[in-house]
Amino acid sequence: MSRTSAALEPPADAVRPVRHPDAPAPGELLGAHYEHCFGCGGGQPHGLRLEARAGEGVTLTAEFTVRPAHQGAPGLAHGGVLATALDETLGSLNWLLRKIAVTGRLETDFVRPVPVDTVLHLTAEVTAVAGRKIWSTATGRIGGPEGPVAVRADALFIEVKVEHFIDNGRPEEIRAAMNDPDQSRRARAFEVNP
Ligand SMILES: CCCCCCCCCCCC(=O)SCCNC(=O)CCNC(=O)[C@H](O)C(C)(C)COP(=O)(O)OP(=O)(O)OC[C@H]1O[C@@H](n2cnc3c(N)ncnc32)[C@H](O)[C@@H]1OP(=O)(O)O
Repeated sequence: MSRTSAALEPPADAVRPVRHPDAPAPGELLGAHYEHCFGCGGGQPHGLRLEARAGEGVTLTAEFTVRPAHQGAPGLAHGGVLATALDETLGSLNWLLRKIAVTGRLETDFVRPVPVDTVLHLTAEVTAVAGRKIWSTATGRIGGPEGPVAVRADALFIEVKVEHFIDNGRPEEIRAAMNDPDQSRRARAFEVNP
């Protein structure tokens, strides 16, 4: 299996991540951060609908069931879809830090093919933080949570202010998200930065 590139090695002055005191309790489902998110939202017919659950510390577990719409080769998950599952899982970790962050870099190893109807069992953790930078790693297994590794990824997320979305997103979606009646989703999108 390949190793992380030097681009994803945290510097010597990086620190261990600290779980936010208001982070969801271990075992709690995180829920979608945005109804129309392709990774976790319920409003995307072909989306991944990935379900993430808080773990201990700054870790989580997630599950994604590969559906026919997610194929690349016949009967197998598309690699880009698997990368999306890893990206979404890693992105969800930032909620345990109560930080808004976007993926700067994502390095993925595809270790085994993942057939349609397979449940991908993901685990992820934040490994280091330095300023706005958050390093994290994720592994996806098939055949059960202890099954063989099918995919893995390392990532660097960069913390952003809510203006990142307000300034760059389309106004109609931003307005709709700000008016989302789901208080928890609204909080995750717009109220976590001081
Ligand atoms: C509402 C919903 C809420 C919740 C939102 C949750 C969404 C979850 C979805 C899953 C996650 C995603 O897919 S997020 C979507 C995919 N990602 C994106 O769209 C990001 C697009 N990129 C950007 O907008 C920008 O490049 C940023 C924000 C990442 C960085 O721009 P910036 O803010 O100007 O910061 P910048 O000064 O360039 O960089 C800060 C530091 O990070 C380093 N850095 C920056 N990019 C990289 C990189 N690719 N690889 C290595 N290092 C990097 C720089 O060298 C610098 O280090 P130093 O000099 O300080 O040492």
